[in-house]
This record gives sequence, structure tokens and C-alpha cells, in this order.
Amino acid sequence: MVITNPILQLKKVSISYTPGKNAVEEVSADIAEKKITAIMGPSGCGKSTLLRAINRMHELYPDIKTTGEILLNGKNILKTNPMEVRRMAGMVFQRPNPFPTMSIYDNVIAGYKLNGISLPKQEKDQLVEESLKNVGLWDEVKDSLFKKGTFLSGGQQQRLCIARALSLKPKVLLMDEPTSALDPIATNRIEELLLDLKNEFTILIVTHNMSQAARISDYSMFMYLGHLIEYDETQKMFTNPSDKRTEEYLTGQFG
Ligand SMILES: Nc1ncnc2c1ncn2[C@@H]1O[C@H](COP(=O)(O)OP(=O)(O)OP(=O)(O)O)[C@@H](O)[C@H]1O
Repeated sequence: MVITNPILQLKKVSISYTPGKNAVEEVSADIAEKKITAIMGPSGCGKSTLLRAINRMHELYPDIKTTGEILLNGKNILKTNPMEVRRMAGMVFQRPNPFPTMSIYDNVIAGYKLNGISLPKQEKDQLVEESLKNVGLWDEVKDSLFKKGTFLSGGQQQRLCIARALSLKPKVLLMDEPTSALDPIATNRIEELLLDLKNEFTILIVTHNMSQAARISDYSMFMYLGHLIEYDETQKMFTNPSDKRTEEYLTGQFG
């Protein structure tokens, strides 16, 4: 499969937590712009490890080694200022994690504060409104912007966290099982939101939920024991996988 004009390129990316033992082994893949790409695979196969490398979260731990190249818009992010990388590659985690001491308003623009960027009030107001509208939360919270983010429901909190990532206008949105802590209704809303967001953003999502990957992703990766076993259009992978291990995983024979 050839991805034309990829926004993100992984080139022989290996990541180790302990010397001599790679949790991710020479993964190469081109990621399509303004599409949803799902990363699947059994527990411990390296999905989260790979995702975290893309916004240089491993940097925070000196023992973790990343080799190879990760190009975002052609620029190697492993050689770019980590703060800049984190602006370009926003991250959303499994459990909604709004900053507990901050209001909804401050949560949305928290990335600017953390990056030491101060904005005029009017610009902040606009950004908060636009980001909350982007995630379909504006009407629900516009009268309680100065209440704590943690007062919202789980699904609303997760949409707030997505708004926080989007406010920095990232090139890529990295999502690590963003619906696994949510009920089916909240999950459904997030899935609809992601389909909407891909008009503007590129989304890379780790999911354990195969039917979710089938429902929302354009492309899918299957990882096993740190290796990228198969990467293809989602429809092709789900109907006619090339590798026996992918087929066994998709048919519930392991994982
Ligand atoms: N902080 C860490 N220190 C040492 N080893 C780690 C650390 N985090 C993950 N690993 C190891 O790296 C490998 C890949 O783990 P990773 O969490 O990336 O897998 P995963 O596919 O995302 O799993 P899951 O689906 O369970 O979240 C595993 O063998 C795991 O034990």
C-alpha cells in the first residue's frame, strides 16, 4: 500500500526501556493526512510506546531510547524542540485528565500557558469558544466556563481534553484508547466527533476495540511483539488480511 503525501513518516523506529530489548522493533509506516489510522494489537505489543514516541513523551525518562526517524511534514521530530513537537502532535489519553484545579476555560488553553505563550483576552475567548465548538461541547458548557473541568461527566471531560489538544492546532492528534473508560453513549459521541475532526486533522488512534477500528478508521496497523505485522486500508485488513497472525487476532483467536 502506498500513502501519497504522508504527513507523518516512521522510519525504522525502535524503542527500548531496557538496553538490548526493544519494545518497538524497526517500525516503518507512512501516515495519511486527514485520515484516521488505527493501531491495534494484543496487550504489551508496543502500541502506546510507539504513540508516545511521536510526541516525545519518552524524553521525560532518560533510560528510554528511541532510534530511527519520525518525520512530521518532512522534519525529524526526534531532532526538534520537544515543546514544539508537543504542539504539533497533541495527545489524548485513556482516562480523561482535565487539570483538576483549573476551570473549563483554563483547561482549554492550558497548552499555551505550559508553553509560556500569553494571549490577549479576546484571542483566548475566541480560541476557547472555537475549540469547544469543535468538540460539540460549547452549548453544554458555555454558561459554566469558570467551573472546574472535573465537574463534567466522563464523556464531557474527554471532549474537553480533545478541545485542549485541538486548541494548539496540532498537525496530528494522537489518541491512546480514548474511549475505553467511557460508556457506550459517550463512546459513540467521541467516534462521531473523530469522523468529523478528520476533515481538518490527522488522527492516529490506539484501540483495543476492533469494531471501533472497523467503524472509524481508514487505515489500520496490526502490531505484535513490537513488530508492525500488517498495515493496510482498514476494509482490506478486516476482510482479507495478508498475515495469518492478523487474521487470528481479528477473529479473536488470541489477544
Ligand atoms: N515504563 C516502562 N518500563 C519498562 N517497560 C515498559 C514500560 N512501559 C511499557 N513497557 C513494556 O513495553 C512493551 C510494550 O508496552 P506498551 O504499553 O507499549 O504496549 P501496548 O500494546 O500499548 O499494551 P496495552 O494494550 O496493554 O496498553 C511491554 O512489554 C511492556 O511491558
